Amino acid sequence: MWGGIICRGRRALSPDLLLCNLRLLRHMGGGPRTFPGGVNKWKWKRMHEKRARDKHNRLLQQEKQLYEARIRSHIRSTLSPDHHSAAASTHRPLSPHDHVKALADRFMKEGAQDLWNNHDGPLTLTPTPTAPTTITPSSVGLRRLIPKSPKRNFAHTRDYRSVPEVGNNGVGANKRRFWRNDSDGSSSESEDEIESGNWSSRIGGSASLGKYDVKRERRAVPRSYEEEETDLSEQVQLIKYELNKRKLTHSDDQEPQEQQSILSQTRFDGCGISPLTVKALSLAGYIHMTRVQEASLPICLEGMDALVKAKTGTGKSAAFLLPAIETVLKAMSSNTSPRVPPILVLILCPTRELASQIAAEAKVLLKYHDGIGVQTLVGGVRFKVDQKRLELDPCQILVATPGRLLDHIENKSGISVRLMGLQMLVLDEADHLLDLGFRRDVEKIIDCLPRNRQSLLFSATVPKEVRRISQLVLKREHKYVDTVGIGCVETPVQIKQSYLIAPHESHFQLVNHILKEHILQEPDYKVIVFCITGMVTSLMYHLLREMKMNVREIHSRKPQLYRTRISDEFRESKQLILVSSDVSSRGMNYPDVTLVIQVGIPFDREQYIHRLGRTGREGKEGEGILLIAPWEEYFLDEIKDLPLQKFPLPDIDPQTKLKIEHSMAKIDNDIKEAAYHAWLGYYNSIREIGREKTTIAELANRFSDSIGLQKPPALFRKTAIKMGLKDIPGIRIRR
Ligand SMILES: Nc1ncnc2c1ncn2[C@@H]1O[C@H](COP(=O)(O)OP(=O)(O)OP(=O)(O)O)[C@@H](O)[C@H]1O
Repeated sequence: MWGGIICRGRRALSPDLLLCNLRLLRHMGGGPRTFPGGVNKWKWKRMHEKRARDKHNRLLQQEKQLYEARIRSHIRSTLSPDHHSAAASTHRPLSPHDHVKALADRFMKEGAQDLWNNHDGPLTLTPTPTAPTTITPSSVGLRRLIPKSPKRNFAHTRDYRSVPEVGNNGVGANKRRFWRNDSDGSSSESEDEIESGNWSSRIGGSASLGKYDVKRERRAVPRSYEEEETDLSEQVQLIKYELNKRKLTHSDDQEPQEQQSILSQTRFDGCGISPLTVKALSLAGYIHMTRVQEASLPICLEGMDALVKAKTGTGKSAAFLLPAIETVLKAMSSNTSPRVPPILVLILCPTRELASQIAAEAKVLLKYHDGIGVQTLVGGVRFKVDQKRLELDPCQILVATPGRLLDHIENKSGISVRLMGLQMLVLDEADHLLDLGFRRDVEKIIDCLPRNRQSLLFSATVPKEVRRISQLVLKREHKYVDTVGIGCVETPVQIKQSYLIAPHESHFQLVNHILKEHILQEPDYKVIVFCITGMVTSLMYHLLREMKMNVREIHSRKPQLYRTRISDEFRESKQLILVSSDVSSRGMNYPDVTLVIQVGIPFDREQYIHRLGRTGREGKEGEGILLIAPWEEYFLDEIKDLPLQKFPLPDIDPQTKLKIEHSMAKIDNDIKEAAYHAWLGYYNSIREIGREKTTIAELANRFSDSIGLQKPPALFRKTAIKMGLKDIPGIRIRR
């Protein structure tokens, strides 16, 4: 395989020649100037852009076809004789209300989950005779809710008649993804841009967010198309409402079973993985599979592509690490001895901390497998150090953040050659990686990988748009494993969720109050307070520290060594509060977090679910509180299917208020000004409120006042123009 040809773009180059080039360039100093095949940087870039454009056009075309098919089947279903006998007798379409009811009825039937995935799922469904391989455990939740009805074999009779494409995330869940908070790679860079006043790439700009973004392009679609879709969306919303109503009436049946355990009855020792891995699993205390592992392992071990959705904290990491290890073992046992040691498994994830966590878990599972190496490639580490490590130590499994991996690929550090032997690609937090902030990097990376590979996508949330985009990574005949269940609550049932509505001015006081109360009730408290941006995180941290709380901060503005230290400390500790931006919102497995507080609206529904999921892991109890301002109340609509209760507004005594004011006064003005800028940037980027520039300015000024700034800090003129805030009353411009 390695004697063959390395091919990227249109040109081909032998590995020897490539290595020779690399050595020569390194010798010349200043790093490589050309890309594989001898093309220069710009040609290379144009080539990739063209590819991305083509891919994007194909996707649009596919989406259009799917939509048309959906409309056709939707119309057919309303006229279908067996759909509703009353309507059938007259052949007239049902009234909208009856139609919604009828559709909801169908979705409550056994096996009906296939209808929900219809166009989202693989276009050709491979008939699978045995139950375990066709597992779509969505039925677990759904089937529990419904009366027994005769079985139908949906694996063979996929029904395309009625296809309102409803995902658990609901329609419109992604409306506001124009700006992402604080993740690694491109996302964290973007946060830095916002906070330093460089807005262009985020807000409406196409530079870094990708002009290939489907959501933005969709606006160019003819009006009628959009109008029809809106109609359909309304119906979908109605169906969801109807389903939720029914689900609530059955929730008593559902909860006890879900609460029992995340574990299944299936043991690891009987699933065909290496006995040495089973030994390591036992040592780590893993005997039985979790439900997501039980559902996805057979599919992944078979070598199929899969998109796997399972609630937070249910063991998704092991679910992809185990097949990854098997892939490596299989490849290593074959007799080929390539000249360049290939990277066999690539795991992409959005943050540095998550990459380290996954690598650490992989090392635990590889305890008894000598010679298999796991390495990470993440930002914040010197490039040369990465290179040396990759050259010297074995690396069959690479865990990377997209930005840093792309740096290596584009700088021809030799990694492209090693990636040509890749057999498995995993996207953890797949929806985030395929979202605006990361998608272009991920696409570029995928362009450099061999097509003949297995791809696995994992996440606790899979919005509809991402479901479609995922087909860029997955083969057409992939499997969709959904252990959450259609119409089931997407958050762990054992987490008590509530929200509190109060003006921004009182948020700092309320956080202090909630923390004090929680510490009293929970001696072994472990709390994460999520703030909207890195700089607001920093302000919150300084305030709580002034209030003598045991608190730490983590966000992208901190050096990597510091981030790693804090992350490790929080993992090991109790009686500690971590104030965090979104670097901790996805995937981080801090055991026994007792409370998650989210201050300000999360960027979207998915972000809410992932942040909340830092508590209540492995089926344990947990609590989540969302603290929002009155004007942010509209966000509750996006999560209305989740079991949130209103938290009564507590009385805060005047003495505490005074104490907080004193503490705030002690904080450096630079921190406050940076927080003001970040606050303004965040809310200005949110579509719903971002359009109301005058309101935004007014609210920002109130925020500025509440943190003790004499007057709102001025913006650079250029920044104000980019943000559309130049002539807005209340916005000060720097002279
Ligand atoms: N089979 C198992 N038996 C016991 N514990 C397990 C098993 N599999 C995973 N766990 C534990 O469950 C916890 C959560 O696992 P993991 O971090 O993989 O969850 P996740 O589903 O990836 O969550 P998130 O959606 O937040 O990324 C970890 O502490 C892990 O050690």
